[in-house]
Amino acid sequence: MPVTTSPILVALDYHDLNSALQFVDRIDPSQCRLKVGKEMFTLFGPSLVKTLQGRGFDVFLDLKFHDIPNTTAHAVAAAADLGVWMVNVHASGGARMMNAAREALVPFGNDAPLLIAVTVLTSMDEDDLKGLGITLSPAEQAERLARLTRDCGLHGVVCSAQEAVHFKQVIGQDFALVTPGIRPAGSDAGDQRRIMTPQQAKLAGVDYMVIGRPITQSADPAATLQQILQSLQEA
Ligand SMILES: O=C(O)c1cc(=O)[nH]c(=O)n1[C@@H]1O[C@H](COP(=O)(O)O)[C@@H](O)[C@H]1O
Repeated sequence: MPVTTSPILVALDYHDLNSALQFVDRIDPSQCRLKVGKEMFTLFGPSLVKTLQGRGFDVFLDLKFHDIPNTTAHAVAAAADLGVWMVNVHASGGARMMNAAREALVPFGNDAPLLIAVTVLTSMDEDDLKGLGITLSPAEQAERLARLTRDCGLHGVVCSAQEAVHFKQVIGQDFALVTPGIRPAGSDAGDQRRIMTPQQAKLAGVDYMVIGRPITQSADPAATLQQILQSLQEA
């Protein structure tokens, strides 16, 4: 059973284990879940996930699998064996890959993680897509991939918060939207381009907000989390 209903997923982007764990010790599993990505998983592996789970946190294993269907299915099953709460693949791996990933989770029943797909990375623009031979705009390509993801029976997608209102309308209210690029009012945008506040994201229909540096680099992460949760109550 999930330990929290908080919509906040804190991106645990550290290259140093002690710094990561010092941060984790300052926040509460009732306030957020933790996203472990490629850097930390490559450095510290499944034992990091187990450590975080041992401290009471739900973990989103953000490894964005993209491979042939058989390999992707086995990787997703391995994530489920680890007991993670959410795992993801790249929607551009195609329908057969996503169907294989979904089927790999069937044996886990109610203990299976949520399975979501990445559409178009928020770092990609029209020129990047053109370089791949894709003439659609990033928003059009993201919608195409989100529809494909829904048709494959996955739980939702990672997308830009700017796409949330439209996706909820055309793809379905129950289709989960996970969005990075969230910045509490007054915090530094850093390298994120198209940002939204947590309140705006909630009103747009976002289900899970990925927030990294505004929380991990806060002088008082628990207070920052509390302020964000409070702002969501008021939205
Ligand atoms: O999949 C992601 O998590 C992701 C996808 C995307 O399109 N854009 C994006 O910023 N992210 C991640 O979201 C997190 C955002 O962190 P902050 O910019 O520090 O809030 C980082 O871990 C990014 O790698």
